[in-house]
Amino acid sequence: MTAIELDGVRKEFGDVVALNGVDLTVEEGEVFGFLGPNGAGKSTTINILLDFVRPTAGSATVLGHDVNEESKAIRERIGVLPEGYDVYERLTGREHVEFVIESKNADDDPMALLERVGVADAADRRAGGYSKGMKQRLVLAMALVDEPDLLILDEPTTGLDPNGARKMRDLVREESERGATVFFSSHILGQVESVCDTVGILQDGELVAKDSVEGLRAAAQGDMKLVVTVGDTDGLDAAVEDVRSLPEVSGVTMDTDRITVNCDGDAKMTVLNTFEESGVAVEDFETQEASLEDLFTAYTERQEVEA
Ligand SMILES: Nc1ncnc2c1ncn2[C@@H]1O[C@H](COP(=O)(O)OP(=O)(O)OP(=O)(O)O)[C@@H](O)[C@H]1O
Repeated sequence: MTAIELDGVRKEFGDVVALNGVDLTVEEGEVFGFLGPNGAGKSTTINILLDFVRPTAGSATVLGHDVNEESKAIRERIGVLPEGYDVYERLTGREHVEFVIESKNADDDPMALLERVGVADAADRRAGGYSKGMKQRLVLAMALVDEPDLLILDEPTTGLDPNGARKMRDLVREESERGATVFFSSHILGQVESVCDTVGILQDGELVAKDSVEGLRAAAQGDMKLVVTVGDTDGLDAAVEDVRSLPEVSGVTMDTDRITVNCDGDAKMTVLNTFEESGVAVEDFETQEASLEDLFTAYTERQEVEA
């Protein structure tokens, strides 16, 4: 059974097309990183999975259940850290977790869950007085109740300190080892690549890439970063435009006399020759392996250019 399946999902908000026909499959047991810049449609996708938002067209299932028809059955088996979560000001952290345990008819130890997310010390304080990061940890503890088959986490590391972000990654790993599927969104690649099996990149409501982290790394290695230092900067703008228009080049950034060119692994000479032919002398150059961050930028910029 697939954990998540989106089939031609489209969502319009008035004139805004938030999702433009997204097809996506997440297998059971996978840790799936759902990446995209602000406004790409990540939260809209998650809200559709949770039946907070209905798609304009297309369909979606979670754990084999239709999201519109069987949302109750889905809720019983998933744990969620939504985008705009709220806590009950007057209830303590422990009471929040106890409430979920009761409503799910589960037998978890509330303190053990609060311990796991790092807010056990504040278990008996009212959650209204918790800091933002503490509230987030509390909502995560609530999501972990009853060992859900699927965890859906919307930007789980936003608002956490480095220690909290590391704890979050450990938790994702632990939940995955127990057999849960984890689907989480982020706009920070570095936080995703260390824990994910598969990464999907969403851009302007479209899934522009889906691959294993190894697959994306391999693709990133095919992509190279060439840092060129030029002698004098006369005519540099025109030369940079010539380089930018090469089909092998996916992006160019300039920092006075140093130009960084993202290009195919075998396009080094073409790029250097283009500078020379445009009348700009190359003084020095070095190549760097592209990181996943570069690859993400290349994917999303490519989309912008094509649009
Ligand atoms: N309720 C709504 N009404 C109108 N437009 C909306 C609504 N929800 C989302 N949108 C629009 O849909 C697009 C996708 O938004 P969404 O929140 O899904 O992006 P996101 O990838 O989660 O972004 P972020 O990383 O900033 O949270 C944006 O253009 C947003 O303005």
